[in-house]
Amino acid sequence: MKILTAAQLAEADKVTLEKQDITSEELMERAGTLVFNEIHKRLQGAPIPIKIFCGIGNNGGDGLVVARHLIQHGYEVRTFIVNYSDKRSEDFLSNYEKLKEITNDWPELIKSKNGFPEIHTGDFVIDALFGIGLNRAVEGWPADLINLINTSQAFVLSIDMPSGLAPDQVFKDGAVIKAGYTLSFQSPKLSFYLPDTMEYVGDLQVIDIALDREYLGKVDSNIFLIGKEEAQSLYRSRKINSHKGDYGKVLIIGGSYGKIGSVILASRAAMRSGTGLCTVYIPECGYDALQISIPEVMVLTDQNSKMITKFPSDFDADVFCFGMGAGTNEATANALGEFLETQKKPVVIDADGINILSKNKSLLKKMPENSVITPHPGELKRLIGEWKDDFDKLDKVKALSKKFKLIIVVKGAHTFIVNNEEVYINSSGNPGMATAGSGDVLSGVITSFIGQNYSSLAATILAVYLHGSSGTLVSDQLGYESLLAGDIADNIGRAVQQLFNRNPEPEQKN
Ligand SMILES: NC(=O)C1=CN([C@@H]2O[C@H](COP(=O)(O)OP(=O)(O)OC[C@H]3O[C@@H](n4cnc5c(N)ncnc54)[C@H](OP(=O)(O)O)[C@@H]3O)[C@@H](O)[C@H]2O)[C@H](O)CC1
Ligand SMILES: [K+]
Repeated sequence: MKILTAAQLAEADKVTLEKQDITSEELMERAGTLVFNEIHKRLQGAPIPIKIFCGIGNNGGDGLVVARHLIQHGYEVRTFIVNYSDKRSEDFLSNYEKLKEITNDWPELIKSKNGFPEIHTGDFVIDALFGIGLNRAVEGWPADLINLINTSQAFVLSIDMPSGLAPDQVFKDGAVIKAGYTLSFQSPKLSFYLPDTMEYVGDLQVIDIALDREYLGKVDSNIFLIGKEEAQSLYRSRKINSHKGDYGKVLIIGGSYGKIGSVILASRAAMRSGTGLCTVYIPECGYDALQISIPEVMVLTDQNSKMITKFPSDFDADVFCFGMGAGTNEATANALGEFLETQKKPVVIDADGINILSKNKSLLKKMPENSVITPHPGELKRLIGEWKDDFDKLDKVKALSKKFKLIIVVKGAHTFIVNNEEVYINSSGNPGMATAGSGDVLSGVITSFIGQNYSSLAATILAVYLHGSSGTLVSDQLGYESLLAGDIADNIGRAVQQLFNRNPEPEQKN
């Protein structure tokens, strides 16, 4: 699914009015009615005190439409106009008049802190203060109101955006509504998925308000949300008439004394993801452990017993993966440098492999095109330095991807896959996956798919999605705490099966 910017949504709005020959007030009525329907479906007429806080722009106008429908359906509603500006939008004003026509309980005007109502734990608060028109931090008494709502422990439903959050930028130190549920129009917004802002969104539902299909189809978005449908479209099933040579020969290089488990996990994940032939290259100390833990994998050993000092020079693999548990010893770093001198096929570099790249930035130039690196936040910081905010981080990652033609997997609650200007945001997974070895498994799955002849980008997107949905399949049974990285590897096959069954998607909630 495309993720649109505020500017693209405003354009979609404009095109829709022209093409569908409707007024903006009619579009607002459509959007507000759909929000009302969702609320009504859940509340079923329950006598819950509802407090709707409306701004003076079109987000506030949506709030007024919802208020009108709720009142007409007999709900107990108090509507507040949060008068943070005199510049009321036209559609806000017409809906203000419409609301006054149907009730004697006219909206109450809030102009300062003195006008704040009491908000109780059992209240149902609808936040229609600001939407995608937010262009600066919310400060002063409107910020105090947001803080009052946030501390009230009332349930908060935000219309389109949690107020105070902007779709494509971040305003430092402004107040932001912490929603329990967000009903967002047409497209999810980028800030819903970024580490610093995702916590404001609560559960997310995107409502199709039928903006112009042609515009939505054609609009040039670089940001995509990856869900079941997208993963399905990337997956290629096996031919009946095939043999192990059709499914890739991979070589995974890594490990050091005490960290052989990382290579066991990566190779197990590669095998569980369909690799035909998997060989590992490890320091000699890991030989027995590897052979015993995973007999399907072939083992080559370095001449050094405790670390990698040389890469096998004459091994012909379809794809190489390096880094997990490898340490950052000079000998290991030199071995990687030497290997990259001659390497032409994409490589997957993880963990200490990335730390070696950070310490020896000249190696980045030697990385073959379409190689994949998979940094967690600490590794990313070592690679690109500090960032001001999540948007700045994304710009820096895009620049790095572009400069060295790399696919960069920015791991997090929502993993981002960056390929030049394009950003793919993963929607699967859960907090139980924040566990040792989870990244080793992911590298194994990515390597496996590249070995099976997926493009590096397709392999990475599919691997990240399946890794997440496998994690959710496991935690659904064991809970978050008990999930082990090895379980993620072992359930990749079930995650593939789930791509094609009709059960609801095992996606992450914000
Ligand atoms: N296409 C769609 O998705 C549709 C969206 N709808 C709804 O419309 C809003 C966007 O409405 P808009 O009127 O553009 O903007 P807001 O309601 O978000 O904001 C109102 C005004 O607030 C001012 N502003 C901005 N930031 C601040 C701030 N920090 N403090 C105080 N005031 C602020 C700003 O005006 P200024 O001139 O003062 O800068 C805004 O204009 C969208 O989110 C949907 O809810 C339609 O109803 C359906 C189609
Ligand atoms: K809002």
